[in-house]
Amino acid sequence: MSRNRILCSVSRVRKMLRSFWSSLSLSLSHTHTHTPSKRSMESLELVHLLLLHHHPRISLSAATLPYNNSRFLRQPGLPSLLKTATKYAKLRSFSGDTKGGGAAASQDGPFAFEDDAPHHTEERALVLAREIDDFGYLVGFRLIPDSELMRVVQYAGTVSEEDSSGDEVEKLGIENMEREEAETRVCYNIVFVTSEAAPYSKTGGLADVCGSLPIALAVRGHRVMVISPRYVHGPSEDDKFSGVVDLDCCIKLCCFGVEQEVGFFHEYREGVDWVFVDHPSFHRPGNPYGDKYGCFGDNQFRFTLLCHAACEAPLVLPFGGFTYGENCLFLVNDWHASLVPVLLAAKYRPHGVYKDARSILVIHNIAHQGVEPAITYSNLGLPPEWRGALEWVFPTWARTHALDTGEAVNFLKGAIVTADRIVTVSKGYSWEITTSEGGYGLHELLSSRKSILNGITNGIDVTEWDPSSDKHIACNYSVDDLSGKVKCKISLQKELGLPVRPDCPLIGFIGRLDYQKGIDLIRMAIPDLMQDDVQFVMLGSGNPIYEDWMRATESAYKDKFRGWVGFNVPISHKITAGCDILLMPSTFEPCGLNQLYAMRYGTIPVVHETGGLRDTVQNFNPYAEEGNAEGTGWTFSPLTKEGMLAALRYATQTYNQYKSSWEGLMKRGMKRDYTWVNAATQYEQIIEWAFTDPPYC
Ligand SMILES: Nc1ncnc2c1ncn2[C@@H]1O[C@H](COP(=O)(O)OP(=O)(O)O[C@H]2O[C@H](CO)[C@@H](O)[C@H](O)[C@H]2O)[C@@H](O)[C@H]1O
Repeated sequence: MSRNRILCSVSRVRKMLRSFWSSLSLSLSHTHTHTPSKRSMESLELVHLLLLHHHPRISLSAATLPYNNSRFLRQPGLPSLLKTATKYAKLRSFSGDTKGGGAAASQDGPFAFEDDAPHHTEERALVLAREIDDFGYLVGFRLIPDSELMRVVQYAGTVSEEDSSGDEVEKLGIENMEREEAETRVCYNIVFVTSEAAPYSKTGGLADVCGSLPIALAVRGHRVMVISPRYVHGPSEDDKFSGVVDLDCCIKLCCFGVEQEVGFFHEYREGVDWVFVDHPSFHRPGNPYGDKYGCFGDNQFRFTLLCHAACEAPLVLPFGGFTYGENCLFLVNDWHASLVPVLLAAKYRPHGVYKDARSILVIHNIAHQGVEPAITYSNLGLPPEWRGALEWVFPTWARTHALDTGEAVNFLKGAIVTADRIVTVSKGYSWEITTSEGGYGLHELLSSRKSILNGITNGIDVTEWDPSSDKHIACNYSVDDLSGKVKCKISLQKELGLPVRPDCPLIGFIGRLDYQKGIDLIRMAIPDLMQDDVQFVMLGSGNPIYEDWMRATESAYKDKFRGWVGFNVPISHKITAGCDILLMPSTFEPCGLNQLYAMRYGTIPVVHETGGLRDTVQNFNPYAEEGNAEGTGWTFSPLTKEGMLAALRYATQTYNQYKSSWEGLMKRGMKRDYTWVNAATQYEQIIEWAFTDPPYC
């Protein structure tokens, strides 16, 4: 089927807008009475185009439009999609406006279009879709900037040309689009709420995901904000926030018995609004959750603040002149952000705010739920009648003394109850958390919400983790030329002070030193493993008992074992590139990122068959059909010392004796697609489903 193609030039838009602008208010009053004229609708279309032009990824909704009180625009069903037309608009962009800028007033209306402004650059944009409300009226466009055009083109399919008039008309290189039907999709205003986001703050995989999934969604045309605390830990850490600016916007939040004042900082980077909540409780040495003395005692307070501030941000922060507005999608990550869906339902919707917003809870790790004594409920700034949503009673065996009633508040439980959809970071884990073994007490509740529970396997940042361009490693290499890998190994052995032995299998481990990561199993297996001709390097920080064990083991096996205690990103890249094998004996693993990084670097994962590890590592089979080996690593189950040692020995034997099989394993892993594109598409589907159902209330 062919598509209409409408080409607009900025001059044409300007001319039309000038002539229509004065009549626009009149036209809008027509829209109040549901009888917009064709002419007024054209005006609206143009205004929308210009809005989109001003901030190419702006997602238009009732709340982002200047006339957002119009009854016309508040009809239920917004945003409703759109059949439609794929259009090309050739517009100018304000390239100097890196922060989204502010709309400058001019006689053209609230937008300035000055041809002679030196910072103007030409930019084409693809209008993907038209948004039509329940009455069939056009209420918006979705537009993808030219920089993303080819990606969209691949996705979208065909556009044919009907209108090729106009001097600014340019043919885009889209010959292969001629035959297929264009696909359209809605773009949303998405607000990520998270306790950490790389590169600003990171203790683990949550930061990796919240540092790259938002960018992947922005690339696909959504307007995306990530909101997290502005941690001030010390001078070197604070460098990470050097690009952010104070928005000079302070708001007051009611929780913990008094009014709390928070500020906001902001950076617009890679198409995403990175927003940081500022409060003195985020300014202290340590990491986001604690310091050398353990977890901070006021974490409930700190993350309650984050959630309250996150709910206000889309309403009060005008990026590019426009707030995200009420009609947005909150993507709340783990317990730290779990109060957001509860606040939407309990605090805002009863007052008519966020009626059309939705929330999705993303569970990265169900072992951490934000549980505090029941008495703290009154601090959370929630109405008393919502206590049940967070109420949690520990089983008898988990109570500390005879008079302990086990009553508590559980943030994660609150989100599981009130979120519109729930996502976990792999399919396998979405099933595991509905079992008594994997649900950490929440399995029954999660089972009851199975119909809104999905698993989406994480992608990785393939720019940061790319062996052909990685700046942290001694020598770059790729699937076509693996020769650099052994140089990385030699360099790592030298740096660690291990005997330089390129032929000796080098096993690595990277991760938080936590029960989850299977450190106990490694501790049990080390005396046996150290009998073999292998070297072993561990990088991690966390439980001081495990840290001390690593130091002691290094002293005991000076020629074979190195334990690097600490959190060090360059070393993690060097280990990923320099090792032959990456060991991940996790007791449970919602997704796991290190095995993905390892495979991309031709380092073979040996993993416990659980959660995301089971989903992402295919067990090696040298005798697969027609003599073609398959698999990308070794998986073992059950989680026993013997099982793990057997898998490691299969791996080292293959490394030593079957070089071509080893190379096959490396290449299969390196060739896999690890980008976020696939996951982002699946998130879009879940978002669409969230908006299809009515919101929780
Ligand atoms: N000492 C150290 N020095 C430098 N870097 C270090 C480090 N220790 C860990 N890292 C880095 O932190 C990240 C850890 O990722 P994981 O997926 O293993 O994490 P985690 O269990 O924290 O995350 C949870 O969330 C993620 C994301 O959804 C899930 O993949 C995972 O299963 C779930 O437990 C990796 O980027 C790793 O390189």
